[in-house]
Amino acid sequence: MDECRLQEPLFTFGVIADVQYADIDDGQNYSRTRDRYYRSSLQLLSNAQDAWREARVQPLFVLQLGDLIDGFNEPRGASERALDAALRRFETGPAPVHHVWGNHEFYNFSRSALLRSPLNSRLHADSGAGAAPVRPDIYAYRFTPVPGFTFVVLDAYDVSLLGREESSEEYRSAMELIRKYNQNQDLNCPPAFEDLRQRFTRFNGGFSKEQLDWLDSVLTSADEKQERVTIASHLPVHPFSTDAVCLAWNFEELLAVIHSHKCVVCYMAGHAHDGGYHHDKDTGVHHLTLDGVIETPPYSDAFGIVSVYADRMELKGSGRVLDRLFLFS
Ligand SMILES: Nc1ncnc2c1ncn2[C@@H]1O[C@H](COP(=O)(O)OP(=O)(O)O)[C@@H](O)[C@H]1O
Repeated sequence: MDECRLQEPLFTFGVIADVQYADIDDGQNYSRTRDRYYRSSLQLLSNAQDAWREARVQPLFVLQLGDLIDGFNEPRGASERALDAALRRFETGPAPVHHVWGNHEFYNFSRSALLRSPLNSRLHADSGAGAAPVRPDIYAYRFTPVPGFTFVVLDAYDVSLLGREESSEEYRSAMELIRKYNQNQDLNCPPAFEDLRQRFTRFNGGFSKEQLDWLDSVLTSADEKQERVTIASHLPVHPFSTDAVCLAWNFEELLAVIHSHKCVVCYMAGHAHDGGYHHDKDTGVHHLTLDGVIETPPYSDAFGIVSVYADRMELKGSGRVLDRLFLFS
């Protein structure tokens, strides 16, 4: 009996990435190596909701790791309709959703529209003392669902050509950065390097100094309180957890901030639809890249439920998502 009680998680949460819903026929990725199931992705989102609702310990919240609807909606004038359809599926679920923004959010909506939309889940952010927000146009916030456990949503397109006005200083400096590495006329086409510089494409982005400084202060406070921190963003930041072409532009700077603190236990991302995982032995941080729903056939699934304990988190995956154990060091 006591043993059973010991095994009870403190809480659980749901995870899902890259639903990329569009009411269009199936297609393929750019390089035609993977099928994409635009319509049935909505059914897979419903499958996740059903599983979370029926879970023995229902999730306290869901992390939606970005690219909820596909960029193909925009030229069809279907962005709002597709977003409504996807968000309706979340309404049937058991828990509030923390939405991360990916490149496909910016193909459909401007940054200011996103800030006004239901995809802005900052209403679930911590407030009050010690919860100073970052600059209002940067979509980053922290929340503490259970004392001792903090979650941070980061904006991986804060420095980007996506979602920034062409006349803005942010756009100019993002262009200057990408142009140092990518001379292609089509900036979605990665540079010809065979190394990590392949990440300098238009569909990626990075974290501004202001956001990194804010993260540093959040992690300093979490260190002081001996909290466990999980970071969620769209772009992976560890080269061993993804393809080079999917990495955040300034992943090294984000890693340096993480490495200068003790509190981070896990970094979760989407974007690379084949998923990935790396346990950074130097810092103890588990880097998870979640498999994408959009490239998951209708007979399978791609979501998970994470059970949090005092000394670990356990990911129970469904379909393509593997079970994983994230021990805290
Ligand atoms: N190698 C490439 N060359 C040129 N354009 C590309 C290349 N890879 C992707 N793209 C374009 O970049 C955009 C984002 O790519 P996509 O594969 O849809 O991203 P995601 O993996 O986030 O769905 C699309 O418009 C796609 O056509």
